[in-house]
Order: sequence, then structure tokens, then C-alpha cells
Amino acid sequence: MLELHDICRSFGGRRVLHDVSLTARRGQLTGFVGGNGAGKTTTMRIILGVLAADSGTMRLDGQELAPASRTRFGYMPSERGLYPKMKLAEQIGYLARLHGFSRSEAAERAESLLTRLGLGERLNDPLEALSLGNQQRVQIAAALVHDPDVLILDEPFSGLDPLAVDEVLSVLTEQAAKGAVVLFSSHQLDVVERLCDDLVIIGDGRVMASGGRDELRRAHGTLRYELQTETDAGWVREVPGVTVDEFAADRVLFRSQPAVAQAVLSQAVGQGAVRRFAPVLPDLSEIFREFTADSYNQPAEETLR
Ligand SMILES: Nc1ncnc2c1ncn2[C@@H]1O[C@H](COP(=O)(O)OP(=O)(O)OP(=O)(O)O)[C@@H](O)[C@H]1O
Repeated sequence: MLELHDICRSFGGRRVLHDVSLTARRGQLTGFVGGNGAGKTTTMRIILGVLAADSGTMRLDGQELAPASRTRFGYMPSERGLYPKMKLAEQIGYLARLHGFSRSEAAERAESLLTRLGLGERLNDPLEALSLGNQQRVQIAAALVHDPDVLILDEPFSGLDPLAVDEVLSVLTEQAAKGAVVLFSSHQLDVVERLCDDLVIIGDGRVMASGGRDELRRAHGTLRYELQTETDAGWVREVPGVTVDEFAADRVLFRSQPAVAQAVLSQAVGQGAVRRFAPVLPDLSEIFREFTADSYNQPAEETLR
């Protein structure tokens, strides 16, 4: 388990991280979400040791994070930095060699990883000949080449098509299943919602909420109720204490206190067959907006892309 406690960091007297605490468990995918400038990259660089924290502590499996434990870290930075003219297999093989693999192991690893990531046909192409999305897959291969124990990825899914998202996801899930910590940042909330077990929401340098995806959905945002009936359900709009968000004759999505929702259900049962009645948890984008509402009012470069 990777733990950060009260990490603070300032640049030129401006504090950009305020007591950031988070936990990323082994075997899980942990999503790190926040608007532009929220502090994700800075936090990740501090985890990697590329940047120092002004204060706070970091632990890996209960032990203070020491430089030696970072040799098994894999990092995909937001600024992609591979060699444009080098062939893919050579490039990833070269990185594997730097991590101590023998020549044949390195070549084998490069080929199998790139093939897993959908680039089996491109092994001998130079990086620069690939589309940006495919170059990104190569970056992911570079982060994974030494079978990392802690994997930190800055926006690994941006610019990937849905098929590539699934391929990358399966590789990351496999790494987590081996017991690795996998922490990645993303602006794509639909992707994060689908992929992550755990989430950390950061806004303006502060952790706003964290925990399991469903736990967060239960604890934040607005609970709605969905009612589907055999007859017209227009009467629901007239019930005191009910706000209807969506209406389509026999289907209503509404907000209310739980007791009012129960009363709606009783009335619906009295009127005819109820086909469906269920609470609908908020989606992640709603929760995210709740926590980052302030950042929408900030200058353009600081808001959600
Ligand atoms: N080297 C630096 N010098 C000065 N300010 C910096 C530096 N690095 C980051 N910052 C500031 O720290 C804040 C957090 O930036 P960071 O890159 O961590 O955000 P982020 O959440 O990764 O954003 P994005 O989603 O846009 O990549 C921003 O206000 C940024 O301008």
C-alpha cells in the first residue's frame, strides 16, 4: 500500500499542495482525478521523487519511502519522452536492458508487451511513424517494461480510442492483479468510473474526497429515484417535495427525501402496476462537479479541459 500523509508543496511562495493525504492499495486501480492545475502531476512527481515535498511523509507497505524502493516504480509522465527515430521494439528493449534484463529477455519482453498493447505489427517502425494514440501505447509499454511494483501514470488514457482504452486497461489490471499499486490520473471521468476501484478527487491542491467508487457515489451528489409504471406517471410532478429531472410518460426520474420517495412508490402501487422503482446513484461527473465547482470560476488554464 502506498500512503501519502499531509504532503505540502509550494512554488515561488504559492502553495499548490495543501496537506495532501491519499492511499493507493495493492491489487486495485486507483484513479486520481481533478481539474487542470489541481495538483495531480505535482503529487505524482513527489511520489516518484522527481520533486521534493516541503513537508509530509510517504510510506510504502508501512515503511518510509526510500530511494531504493523506487527502483521498482514505473512512471508514465504527462510529457512523453521517447526517441522519435528509434524502432519500437529496439526502444522498449533498450529500456528493459537499462533495468537489468539480458539481451534476449529484453527483446522478448519488448515484443510481448508491445503486442499486448496492440502494436505487434509495428515493432520495427520508428516511433515518429505512429499516430499519437499509438505513441502513447508505447509510453505505457515503457512504464511497464520492468514489471513495476508501483505504477504511476499521468493521463494514460487521453487520446486513446475505446479499443486502446480496453487494451491498456487489461494490461494495467493484470499488473494490479500481480499485487502492484496502480495510480493514474485522468480527466475522462466516464473511463475512471468504469475502470477504478478507488478514487481520489483533488481540487485546488486539496484532496476533496477519496474512497471506493460506490462508497463515493453513495456519500456525495444527489440521490435520484427512477419509477417506471404501466400507466402515465405525470402525477408525480404534482407531489409536494418532488423535483422531476426526467419525464417520459411511463418513466420518471426524480429527486426527493427518502420518505417522499416511499410515498410516491405507495401511490404508484395503488394506481396500477409498477414496472420498476429503484434509487439511482449519482455518476462520478456530478460528484466531480460538486467538488470542483470553484475551479470553473478560475482563469481558463486552471479549469477542467
Ligand atoms: N515547476 C513549477 N513551477 C511553478 N508552478 C508550478 C510548477 N509545476 C506546477 N506548478 C503549478 O502547480 C499547480 C498544480 O499543477 P499540476 O501540474 O500538478 O496540476 P495537474 O492537476 O496535473 O493539472 P493538469 O491536469 O492540467 O495537468 C498549477 O497551478 C501549476 O501552475
